[in-house]
Amino acid sequence: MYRILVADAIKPEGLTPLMDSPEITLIQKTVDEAADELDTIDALLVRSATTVTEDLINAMPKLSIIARAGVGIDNIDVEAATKRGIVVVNAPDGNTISTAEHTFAMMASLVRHIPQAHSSVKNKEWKRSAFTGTELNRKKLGIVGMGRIGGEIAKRAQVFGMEVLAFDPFLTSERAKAMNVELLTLDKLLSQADIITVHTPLTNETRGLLNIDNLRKCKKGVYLLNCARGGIIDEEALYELILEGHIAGAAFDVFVEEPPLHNKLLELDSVIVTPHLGASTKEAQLNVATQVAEEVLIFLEGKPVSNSINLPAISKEMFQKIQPYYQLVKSMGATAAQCMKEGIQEISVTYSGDATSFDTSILTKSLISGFFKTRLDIPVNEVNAMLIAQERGVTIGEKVASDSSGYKNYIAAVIKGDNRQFEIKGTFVANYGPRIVSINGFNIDFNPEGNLLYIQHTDRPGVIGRVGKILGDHEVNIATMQVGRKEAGGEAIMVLSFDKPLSNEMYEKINNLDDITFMYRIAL
Ligand SMILES: NC(=O)C1=CN([C@@H]2O[C@H](COP(=O)(O)OP(=O)(O)OC[C@H]3O[C@@H](n4cnc5c(N)ncnc54)[C@H](O)[C@@H]3O)[C@@H](O)[C@H]2O)C=CC1
Ligand SMILES: O=C(O)C(=O)COP(=O)(O)O
Repeated sequence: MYRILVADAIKPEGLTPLMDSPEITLIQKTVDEAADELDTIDALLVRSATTVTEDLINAMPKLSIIARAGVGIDNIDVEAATKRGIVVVNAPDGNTISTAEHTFAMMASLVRHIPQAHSSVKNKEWKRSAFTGTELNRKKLGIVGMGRIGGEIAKRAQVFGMEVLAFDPFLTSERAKAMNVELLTLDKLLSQADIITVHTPLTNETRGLLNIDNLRKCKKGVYLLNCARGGIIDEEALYELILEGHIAGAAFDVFVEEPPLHNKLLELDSVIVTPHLGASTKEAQLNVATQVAEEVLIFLEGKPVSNSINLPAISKEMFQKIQPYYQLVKSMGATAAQCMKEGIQEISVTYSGDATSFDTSILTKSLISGFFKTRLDIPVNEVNAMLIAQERGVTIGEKVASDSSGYKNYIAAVIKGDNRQFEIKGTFVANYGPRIVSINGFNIDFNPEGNLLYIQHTDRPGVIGRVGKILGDHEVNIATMQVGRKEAGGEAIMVLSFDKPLSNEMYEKINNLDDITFMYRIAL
């Protein structure tokens, strides 16, 4: 049974898949209202109103996923979530059109003074010349951040006869050409645009991107819009430059402080505002609620999500391809960890055959999480696996090899420890399942599942029999047994599986037999 806290106003129709699941209880309360039950929450759904701090995350020990029903994740401490192995997902394109349309409505309102004129008429005035506006036609629109929303605004602006200038360090010139926009440096855009609108996320790089120095580079009489995030345009600097007459006016949907109770911009007639309404349409709210509900459901079913902020994106089709290898690599990591009781320096994974036909980084993360999960007392999964390895000074390598040793797919992991190294190789056989096919150069073939005992011994007649006899005498049932050796009379290995974990007593008895080099219990 999972308990999901819906902390902000998320459209109920979109949450139907969660409401319909007998496995899920939805709790529609703010974080404050749910203070007594935070320790029972498995998933948290928010919009921009709830700030998901590290303290809040830590107050929810069972939390495994945070879903943002929208785009911006600046209200979520993603680093703290990642450390805890909590997946963060958003709904990246559900509100793109609504936000682009809102920005466009704000731009038209700004240059034609519609809100001011509206209030004036409602006050029984009729001041036509006071509200003389400016045409958008033939004006230069500067878009800072040419992503999904920026791109939709560009299309609409072009239909209005505007020339579009863009600044986006991640936009290629080919893409800019295809969008029919002129890609410029920020300085050039600022000096040429008649209207400037920002559509970047709020990050350390974009906070204060349009500060006093940059705003002074703008043409006199420029109009500015911020329908992205409070703080990208410095509010104090904008206030000053509007008073100076350098900036003609501004339209803001978002503010550093929301609601903007202490914001001087609100005192200015030439500043028009809305209360963070970019995504507030019936359509966008249904889209984002549906998207996050589906993602949370998929995640709780144990499948990889598509729109994770702290995991590589995987489509449903890709998941079908990757799924067979998922458990294989996790158990390879866990097997290696239980056979290496020493500090490790490096884990390198090599993929070959069919296992190279997709982005393997998620598999490497899965292998590493399988490794550390058995060693650490904290939740470890694909989200925090790399971070955990990095914090422990373990180097991670990933490569592709053309030789798949005759298997259709082949994954090999080498773990370098302080004193020795451990090598494990696996494959996935269709209609059969995951198989470990080699350990430390010994060919073997076993299903990495359940309670296993790995024994390395001298290849001598009677060893296998003596192990079997001890177990038989104590009525321990051997479920499966696989043997492997490199050469007759040399070193050999046995892998046995049991229905129940092997007791300490049994372990000691077998370990004390002659010819046993070493052995490990493995729980998968
Ligand atoms: N007012 C509202 O209700 C809404 C606001 N938003 C805000 O709009 C932002 C953008 O949304 P999308 O277009 O969907 O995101 P996106 O990720 O598609 O686009 C963001 C663009 O900004 C660019 N960028 C990043 N750093 C930059 C920098 N330093 N300088 C210039 N460009 C930079 C990226 O390359 C990318 O192309 C969101 O992060 C969110 O904060 C989104 C939806 C609704
Ligand atoms: O999606 C975004 O980034 C937004 O800013 C929308 O915020 P909201 O969900 O309306 O609180």
